[in-house]
Amino acid sequence: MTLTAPVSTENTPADTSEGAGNVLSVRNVTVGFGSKIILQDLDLDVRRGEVLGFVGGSGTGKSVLMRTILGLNRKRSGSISVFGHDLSTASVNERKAIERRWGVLFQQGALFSSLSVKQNIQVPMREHLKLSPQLMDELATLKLELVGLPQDAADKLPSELSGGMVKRASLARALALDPDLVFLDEPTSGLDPIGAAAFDSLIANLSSTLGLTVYMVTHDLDSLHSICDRIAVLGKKRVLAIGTLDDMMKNDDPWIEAYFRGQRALRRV
Ligand SMILES: Nc1ncnc2c1ncn2[C@@H]1O[C@H](COP(=O)(O)OP(=O)(O)OP(=O)(O)O)[C@@H](O)[C@H]1O
Repeated sequence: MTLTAPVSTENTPADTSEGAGNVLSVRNVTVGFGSKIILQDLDLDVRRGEVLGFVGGSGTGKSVLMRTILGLNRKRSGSISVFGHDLSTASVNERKAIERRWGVLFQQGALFSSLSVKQNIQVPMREHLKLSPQLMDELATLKLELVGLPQDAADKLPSELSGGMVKRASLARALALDPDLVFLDEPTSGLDPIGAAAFDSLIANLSSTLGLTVYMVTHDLDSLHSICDRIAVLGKKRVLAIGTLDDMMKNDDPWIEAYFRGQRALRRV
């Protein structure tokens, strides 16, 4: 049984970041709203196949950065390349082809409340592919299986699901087009510790079996410890530090020290 949707490669730009090993590169990006600058000259590289955890104090701009990469916020300057293509110079068709290679799980899931789980999973398929209803149903069934949801969840509305099931359904939608890169905005927020741990292992499994690159905004120290290959810290309008958990434990920036070695962090041990 294949898990791969029959995606046409027509118009899909080739990955030109040969040898660089980065699926995402952000250079000198500045974003602001009115007179308020949120991000200034920010640089970031996300490596192919890694799980990158993105942390930072509340309001530092983690969601703004993710939304800017996705093209939902305007940047004032700088460049963003995904799969080796500068998004600001990509044609409409190239942009669509790039978008087809990423999936997004927004905070709170952002499922369409009037659509069933199955219909939600099929939204990206309808937008990007021309498939028969039967094939879309088969693919939705596979995605439900992939994220560990029972098949009877397919016809339920989001309001009929538990918090953990909403996260899984949102992940199934993010995986609808077999992406190479997924953006997860606080995927374990609102889950109990057992549900959060189960969701973490699901992400780790998907990342290793599907070769996914994962960009994950999180406040969850357990996720950072258990599944992230590297961690990026946002502060002072830029990426303050990026590296392994060990690197973070050695970093003497006051915020990083308090976050990784403060009282809350020590309670985990
Ligand atoms: N569309 C917008 N217009 C004006 N200001 C905005 C807009 N979007 C975000 N901001 C501001 O940008 C700043 C960063 O917000 P953002 O949501 O990215 O923070 P965050 O790091 O994700 O925080 P949290 O961890 O609490 O979710 C905040 O001061 C917020 O008010």
